Amino acid sequence: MSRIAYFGPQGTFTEQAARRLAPGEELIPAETIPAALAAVRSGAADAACVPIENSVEGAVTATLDSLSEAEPLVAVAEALLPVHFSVLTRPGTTEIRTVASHPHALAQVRHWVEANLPGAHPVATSSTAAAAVAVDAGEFDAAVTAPVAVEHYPLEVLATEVADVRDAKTRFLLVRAPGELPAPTGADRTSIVAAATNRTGALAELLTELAVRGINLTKLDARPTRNNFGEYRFFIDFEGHVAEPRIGDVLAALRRRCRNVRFLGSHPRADNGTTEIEPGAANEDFTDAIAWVESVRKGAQA
Ligand SMILES: O=C(O)C(=O)Cc1ccccc1
Repeated sequence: MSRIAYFGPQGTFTEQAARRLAPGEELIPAETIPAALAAVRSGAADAACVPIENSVEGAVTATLDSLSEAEPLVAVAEALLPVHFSVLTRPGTTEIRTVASHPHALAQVRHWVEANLPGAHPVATSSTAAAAVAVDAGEFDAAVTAPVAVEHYPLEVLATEVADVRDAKTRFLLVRAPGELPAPTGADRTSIVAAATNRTGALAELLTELAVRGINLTKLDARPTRNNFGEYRFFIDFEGHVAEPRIGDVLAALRRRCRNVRFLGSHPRADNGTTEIEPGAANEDFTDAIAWVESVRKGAQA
């Protein structure tokens, strides 16, 4: 059985994602996202499940930063989970002055709280389930949690299906130490992080390498390197798998342009996305073109 570290404690959205991505495996809660990833780097866990992006709030920056630092890790699978919240209180609570949760959850229920719990102060906790723990301990009055949290903590449900934005989703990754990659499926996603130098056109050059090969970008995030003000790392997701000639070709080009590029994985997409291939950008076009150059080098003109 594999040991899967996840961003806990018990009852987080990430635990639900870990159950989906690694059914039947041993799940080990970690206090923070960096701690879940550190467990893989140290060998204490075989893989980690962490949130990477939310359709309302955007990037989960703790995950981006931890993936770009320390020992490299690669994403081997992803899950897309619908996100709506329950609001939990201690039995007998009559007045709600504080509402605790993960910042991403608080941001997604702000209007609901203003309308239904006027005057209540939002308080950030490390995760949604950590908010439930704190409410149980009497630190805050209400917790905004995943629906499953009520099964783990002795709290009462004040409201369910709470969300300012309908159909919000969060994408989660299953991350391992570099090793065997998942096989290409035809609907895959590849992720990299590149520290572009601070000069005119540096990011445009990287994106142009993708564009000229007809490779569709699925996400772009920037995070400061924290070393020099104004220097950024760019997290770029695009369609395709490193095993494909066209993706191998673009990775080689990105590496030529930028020595500081880290491969963060190729894995099947969970969003039913299809890969549109532009004329001249199919894998066969790349292999045919290389074969043609070879024939030219050998003196033939095929
Ligand atoms: O705190 C949790 O439950 C998490 O797994 C992170 C999170 C927070 C808010 C929305 C989706 C995931």
